[in-house]
Amino acid sequence: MTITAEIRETVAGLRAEVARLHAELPRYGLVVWTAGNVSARVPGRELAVIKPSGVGYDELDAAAMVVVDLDGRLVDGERAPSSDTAAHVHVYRQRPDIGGVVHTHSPYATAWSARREPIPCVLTMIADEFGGDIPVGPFALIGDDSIGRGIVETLAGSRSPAVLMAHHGPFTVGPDARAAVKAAVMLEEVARTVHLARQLGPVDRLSGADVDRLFDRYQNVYGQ
Ligand SMILES: O=C(CO)[C@@H](O)[C@@H](O)COP(=O)(O)O
Repeated sequence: MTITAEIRETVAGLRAEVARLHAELPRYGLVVWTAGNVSARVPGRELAVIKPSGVGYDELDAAAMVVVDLDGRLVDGERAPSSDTAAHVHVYRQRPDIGGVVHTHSPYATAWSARREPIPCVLTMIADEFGGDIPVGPFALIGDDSIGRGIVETLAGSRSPAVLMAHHGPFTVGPDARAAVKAAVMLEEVARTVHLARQLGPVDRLSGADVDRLFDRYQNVYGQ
């Protein structure tokens, strides 16, 4: 598969958007060094735009982004794609509704991942963005689609756009890459706040009915 003239403009726009979104990860303290990655599905195509592996964030401009097919093969670009490409493209193959995937090692969410404990839905912000507890996915080694399978299987039973992959860190998804980055930012915020709350004492979950009402409002009414 190649980048035809018909989609070259679309791909160029996604390269710029994915590059811009990568800058949000260090800006919000979600990654250090070269950790983390963002990808975007190319709408209507079996393609995705993702960061090159192991490249510093100060080098991640639009031209640095690479294009892969949904088997993870490099289609366009100069460097090897992210080492998490297999996970990203597995999600895209299995979930046509998902247009963006993000992986970070944000400290508080990753600490919950190390403990293999779901983040309980004890805050309205968790109900708003995640629709309930933020789930934990299985431990899976990088290198094949096992991380991707863990993400898809764990999210199948949840409204959450985030999954805490055990002993690894968070992956977030969304209808586009910007939504997935937002989920990663909100995840780290609530992971930290619930950790702080638990230092003060026990925390109680919101009722299911309240979570449903909050989630519906935020997803369908909030904002412009
Ligand atoms: O967590 C992992 C692999 O799962 C890190 O290596 C990852 O955050 C960054 O890898 P890439 O630079 O995207 O290849």
